Formats: sequence, structure tokens, C-alpha cells
Amino acid sequence: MPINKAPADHPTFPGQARTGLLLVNLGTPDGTDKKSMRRYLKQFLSDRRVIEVPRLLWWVILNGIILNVRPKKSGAAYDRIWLKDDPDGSPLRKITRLQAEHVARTFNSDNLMVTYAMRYGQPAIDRQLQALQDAGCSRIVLMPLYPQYAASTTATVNDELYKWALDKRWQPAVRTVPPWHDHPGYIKALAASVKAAVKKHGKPDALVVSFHGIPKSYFVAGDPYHCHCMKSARLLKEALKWDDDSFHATFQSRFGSEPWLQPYTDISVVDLAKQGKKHVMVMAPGFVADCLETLDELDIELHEEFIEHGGEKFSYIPCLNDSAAGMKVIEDIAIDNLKGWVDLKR
Ligand SMILES: C=CC1=C(C)c2cc3[nH]c(cc4nc(cc5[nH]c(cc1n2)c(C)c5CCC(=O)O)C(CCC(=O)O)=C4C)c(C)c3C=C
Ligand SMILES: [Fe+2]
Ligand SMILES: [Fe+2]
Repeated sequence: MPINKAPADHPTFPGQARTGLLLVNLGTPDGTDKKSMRRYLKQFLSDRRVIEVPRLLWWVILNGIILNVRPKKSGAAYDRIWLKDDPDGSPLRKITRLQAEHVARTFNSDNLMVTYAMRYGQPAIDRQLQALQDAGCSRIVLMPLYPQYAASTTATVNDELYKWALDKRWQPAVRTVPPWHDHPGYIKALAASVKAAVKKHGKPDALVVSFHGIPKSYFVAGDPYHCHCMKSARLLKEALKWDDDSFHATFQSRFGSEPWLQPYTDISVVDLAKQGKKHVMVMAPGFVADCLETLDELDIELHEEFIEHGGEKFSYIPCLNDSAAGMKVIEDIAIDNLKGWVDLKR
């Protein structure tokens, strides 16, 4: 048989060698009702990368306590930020979809397919990877939307790709995007968002730069997350040229009873109010898109706490989202990671 002719019973594959770019963020429930919340929290909190507690003990705590109490409480919080007349519902899902659509429009190449997924909930990573492969993508660039690496965020997204590829006879070539906590374009975009907020709301007595926390034990076990957050914060402070007194890096969203990374955002903001600071500005540079943890925990709950303790003005700086500056960051990082596979210019 001639060597360039496949046997007749050989399966055919799409001829075009395309590249798929998959943007992935954390996830979101399908709705705010108890059943959807329970399904989402069960998937999320069963992830061993998120909860590093011995399995049997965690199974009892999760099924015996958390999944009976948390869905109602978290559902009420999601209700406060849910986009009621919007098919996306979740702000995080909507913004992630808009980011992916923006990247696809900017690059507009037949050789590149761009889509998005959620690590927990829908659209699921495996389904989106399969869709990319079915459309002829023999190369995949996976972009977890986290500037700072943590095992509980970046690694668990990467795991999903490796798990999906595990039973594939013909695996795509894959690249996973490294963290961009010190990327000059990212720091520049954050600094510009602070300057725009100062222009709009006036210079605050303090800027609180709040990152999602992780348990302190994960950091002690070797997670680079804390170092990445501290470096982002230092570079931002240098770009802004603000002094120590008016710039505070903190950690939010603790969950459970063990110590998490400190200083805690809520305690720091209450302390600032007690010290007589009247105007605080809060931003969350670890979140590429606004979500429950920013729109509710910061802009609603933390805001109320600050006022209750004597503060007068609380200004929340939105995440970079799908703003022109935010899209430039995502697209510049995508271009770097697509090099040699699809060579693009903005
Ligand atoms: C032990 C639990 C958790 C770890 C570790 C954790 C790390 C972590 N999470 C984010 C980003 C997000 N978390 C979000 C929600 C959320 N996080 C936890 C717990 C842990 N997170 C819970 C239980 C929840 C659900 C909400 C709740 O019930 O309070 C979100 C918001 C999702 C949305 O739909 O809006 C994001 C984003 C990071 C970056 C991180 C570690 C670095
Ligand atoms: Fe979280
Ligand atoms: Fe929270």
C-alpha cells in the first residue's frame, strides 16, 4: 500500500490543524435556588485541591453539615448579585463569556477557536475541550483566569484538562498559561483603574487591595499563592507611588475554622474605620471578573461594616472585567502563549 494512503477503515479527522484557546474561571451555580446551590457547592467543595482535609472526615462534615446549611445562606448572597433577566444569571459567567467573545473578535482567525468554561458548573471544561477537538483543534491553550497561581484554582483547572486527555488515543498538544501576577501590562492596568477611581471619588485615606485567601496550611505546604499576591501588591504600590500608611494588602473570604492568610480584609477595614479613616477604596486584583466575592462580600457586606464602624465613604473599584484595559491584559497574555502555533497581532 502506498505510504500516503490510509486504510479504508481508518477513522477520518478534520483536516485542518486548528488551535483552541479555552478561558476558564472558577464557576457558578445554575441558579440561586437551594437545589442548584447544593449541586454547585457539592462539586466545588468535593474538590481535593480546594479542601485538603482527610476524605472520610470531610465527607461527614460536607454531607452532614455544610450541604444542609450553606446552600440557603449562599443562595441568599447570590440572589443579591444575580442578573435576573439575563440568561447568564451569574455575573462571573456573563463576564467570562464576554471576555472570550472579545478575544475571538480581536483575533478573528480561522486557525484559532476561542471559548470559555467554568471549573464548577456550566459550561464544563471537558465539554468545551471536546467541542474544540471535534472542531479540528489539535492544539489547545488553556488559560486559567487567575493572575496568581494557587493549587486550589490554577492547578485544579489544569487537572481537568489532563483528566479529559487521559483516555484519548489522539491527544491534542497542550499548553497551560502560567500565572501573570507580575506582568507589566497587568500592573499597569490595575494602576490605571486606581487612578480613574481617584479621579471619580477623590483620593481615599486608604486603599485596601484584597485578595481571596487560602488556608495558611496550604501556604506552609508550599503554595506560591501568598508570594504571588504580595508581589502583585508591591508592584502596584510602586506603580502608584503610594506610601505604606495608605496602601494595605489583605485576604478575604475565609471559610471554616482554621487560620487563613492574614491580614483579613474585614478586620483591616474595621480597624481603619476605628482609626478614624473616613474614606476607603477597595479593589480585588486577584479576580479577573466581578463575582460573588467582590460584588457581595466587598461592595455590599464590607461596605456596610465600614459604615457601621464610623467610616463615611466606601469606594469599590470594579475588576478589570471586559474593559478595554482588562481585555488588553488577557489578549497580550494569550498572544504570548499562542506564539508559534498561531501568530497574532492585536
Ligand atoms: C476552602 C475553601 C475555599 C478555597 C481554598 C478557595 C480558594 C479560592 N477561591 C477563589 C475564587 C472564588 N471563590 C468563589 C466562591 C467561593 N469560594 C469558596 C471557598 C474557597 N475558595 C466558596 C465556598 C465559595 C462559594 C460562595 C459561598 O458559598 O460563599 C468565587 C465566586 C464565584 C461566583 O460565582 O461568583 C471566586 C471567583 C480563589 C481565587 C481562591 C484561591 C486563590
Ligand atoms: Fe473561593
Ligand atoms: Fe465569600
